[in-house]
This record gives sequence, structure tokens and C-alpha cells, in this order.
Amino acid sequence: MIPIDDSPIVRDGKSLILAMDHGLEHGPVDFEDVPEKLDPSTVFETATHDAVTTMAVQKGIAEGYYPSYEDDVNLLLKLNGTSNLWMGEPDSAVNCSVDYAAELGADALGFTVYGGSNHEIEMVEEFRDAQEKGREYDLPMVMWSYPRGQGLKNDTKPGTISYATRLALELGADIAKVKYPGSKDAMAHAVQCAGDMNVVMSGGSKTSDYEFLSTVEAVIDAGATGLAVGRNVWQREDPTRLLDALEKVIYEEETADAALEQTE
Ligand SMILES: O=P(O)(O)OC[C@H]1O[C@](O)(COP(=O)(O)O)[C@@H](O)[C@@H]1O
Repeated sequence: MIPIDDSPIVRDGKSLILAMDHGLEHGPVDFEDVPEKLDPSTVFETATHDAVTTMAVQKGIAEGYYPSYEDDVNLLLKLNGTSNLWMGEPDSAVNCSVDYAAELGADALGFTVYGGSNHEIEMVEEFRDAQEKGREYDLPMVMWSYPRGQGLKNDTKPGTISYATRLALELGADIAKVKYPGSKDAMAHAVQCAGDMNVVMSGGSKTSDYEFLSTVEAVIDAGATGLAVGRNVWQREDPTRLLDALEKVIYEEETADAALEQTE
């Protein structure tokens, strides 16, 4: 773990990572209700909001669109990723080198590790190479720490999420991105297992404003340092309004109710 409070992807100790790698991970299905968002520029525009500390994309999106936004958006280059067409045990191809991510202007790196998969050993070794190379550029490493595989029937169980944050700490991540384990207490334990490393919650599929903000409130109360979110922001008709509210809950530690009231 390196000190990351001065990193551009951290604001007052917190982070809001806007993720838009879904075209690879899930396919065009996530854009069915918002076809205009198939144009990555629309999501880069959303990422210019002050609440967003960085935007996470794959190499092709960074190459094609980041040059127009490099003054206004911090780039998190997701180094690996897999399509939903892959039917084997969870695995993720390394799609971009750290050198090339740095050349593209990355401020941070992202890497998925599916602990518990039959491919865990190779993924962890690939993570090792990326993490150590990233240190040469002072690039913080965000681990998408997603225990998943044949042996894991429930990948959001409290014990599993606590294992996910601990695994990220021990392998040298600077931020662990994990699923919500279902309660504030379980999240607090996952944060405790991470030591001094930052922990952010993964957004998940779109829910109501109140439901989403209440979960974020619980996560911040539990000591997590923010969010890595995609669909719950850019699938909304008015992402700016939700980001205004998220800004209040994450950085000002306001309640979901207060944040919603102020952004109506
Ligand atoms: O593997 P899963 O659970 O389907 O989700 C993967 C997606 O979730 C994210 O980690 C976060 O995005 P969401 O907030 O939309 O869930 C993306 O980076 C990624 O594409």
C-alpha cells in the first residue's frame, strides 16, 4: 500500500470512481434503456462532475476518448477484463500493460482478481506484475476484489467480502473495490480487515435513488472511503442530480434523506 491521499483519485480521503467498462464485461445489454450512453463521450461528460475523482475504462475507450477529457477527468485504466461471452471459470484477460496505461495518461490502475476461481493463481501472478510495475510510475492500484468461482455459492456473504478486502491488502492494492455484504456491520468488518487500505463499494444494478443513497450512507458510516459505480449513475436520466446527492453523502457525510432533500 502506498500513501494515496495526495493522489488525484482521492478527494478528502474519499473516492468516487465512475466505471464504464460494462460494454466489455456485460455487453451492450446494459445500454438498452440508455442507447445514447453507448457513446463514451456522454459518460466522460458525466465524469467531469466534481464528485467524480476518476473514471475507470478499458484501453480502447481511453485511446479513443480520453484525449478530449484529460484536462477535466482523471483516468483509471482497467488493465484486465473479460466479456460475458466467456463461459469458463471466472478469469480476466490482461488487455493493457502498465507502460501503455502510463503513456495514455492514467492516474491510477485497476485490476480484477477473482479469488477462489480455478484461475486465481494466474490472476494473482498477473496482479503482482502489474502492481510492481505500477509502483515505478507511482500509480495507485485499485483491485476489483471479487471472490467468485465454482466453490463460492454466495459472493456477497459477509465473510467472503471481509476475505476480499484482506486479500487486496495482503497482495498490495491501494484501494479494494468490493460488493456490499448486506449490512453496515458486515461492511465495517470488511473495512477493519483492510487495515489502513481504502475500501470502496461496487455499485451494482440500478436501484431507486433512496435505496442507493441509503446503502452508500451505510457504507460511509462503516468506514469505507467511497464508491466505484457505473449503472447506478449513468443509467439514470439525470446522473448529475444523483452525483450532487452522492457528493453530499460521500464527502460531507450527510444522510441520504438530507442529500435528497437538498438536491430536489
Ligand atoms: O462482474 P459483475 O458483478 O457483473 O459487474 C462488473 C461491473 O461492475 C463494476 O465493477 C461496477 O459497475 P456497476 O456499478 O454498474 O455494478 C464495473 O466496473 C464492471 O463492469
